[in-house]
Amino acid sequence: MMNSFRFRSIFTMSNIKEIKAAVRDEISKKVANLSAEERNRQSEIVKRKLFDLPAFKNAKHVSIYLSLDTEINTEPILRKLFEDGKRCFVPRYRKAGMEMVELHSMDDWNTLPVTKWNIKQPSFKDQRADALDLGLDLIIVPGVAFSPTGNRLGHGAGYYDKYLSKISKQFDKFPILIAPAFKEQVIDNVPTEETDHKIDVILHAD
Ligand SMILES: Nc1nc2c(c(=O)[nH]1)N(C=O)[C@@H](CNc1ccc(C(=O)N[C@@H](CCC(=O)O)C(=O)O)cc1)CN2
Ligand SMILES: Nc1ncnc2c1ncn2[C@@H]1O[C@H](COP(=O)(O)OP(=O)(O)OP(=O)(O)O)[C@@H](O)[C@H]1O
Repeated sequence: MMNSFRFRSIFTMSNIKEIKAAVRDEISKKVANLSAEERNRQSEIVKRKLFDLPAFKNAKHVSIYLSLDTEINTEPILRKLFEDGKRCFVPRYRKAGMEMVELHSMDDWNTLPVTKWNIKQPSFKDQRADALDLGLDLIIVPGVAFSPTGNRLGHGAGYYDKYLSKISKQFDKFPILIAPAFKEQVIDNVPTEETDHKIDVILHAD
């Protein structure tokens, strides 16, 4: 009984990882094939939808990812957060895991170094306020594919899922999770595991 159960769960796990990798590849290719104009068009629409949400308007402490070209452009969102006087936190990752540290202004944003993945992020030498000490109302979450019901597939390192588990252990009030997406990233069946957190709102164009 014990053995067959163990065998089955190992089998299922390797299977889902392969499915996740295949979906990741397929959707990444679709996004890579979008023109810069189309990415800008969709980013503008998503931005406006986000600005209209009460969860966005009311948030005081916001975590936001600093986008790559293959993600909805978050630069104008960051600018708006600063204009509205909110405190902004951005991911800082390394092998050991990810934290969210404070970004102070667009000037600060302009001088950030980039990681091997070409993601802008503050240096680990910088002493910055940690969102886990202050609490977050809203997390704007990146990802590769999303389902309309809020399932999320990321880049496969598990950084966000692990971070969200940490938050849920530390705070009674869980932040609202919003994922901006190109419409090509929204698909009905996103493979998930038990450790995957559900997104509250998937925002996409059209
Ligand atoms: N703009 C943006 N920033 C973000 C994320 C994101 O998705 N978008 N992240 C969202 O999580 C974190 C970075 N995620 C990363 C995920 C994988 C690898 C990476 O090196 N992947 C290797 C394989 C690593 C492995 O197998 O363990 C590779 O593909 O070569 C790097 C960063 C934090 N910052
Ligand atoms: N809370 C957690 N505790 C321990 N392991 C976890 C947790 N969340 C995710 N993992 C593990 O991390 C690995 C990668 O997870 P997954 O494929 O879901 O990443 P992802 O959501 O695509 O990536 P990311 O969150 O970095 O964008 C998996 O093996 C998963 O089991």
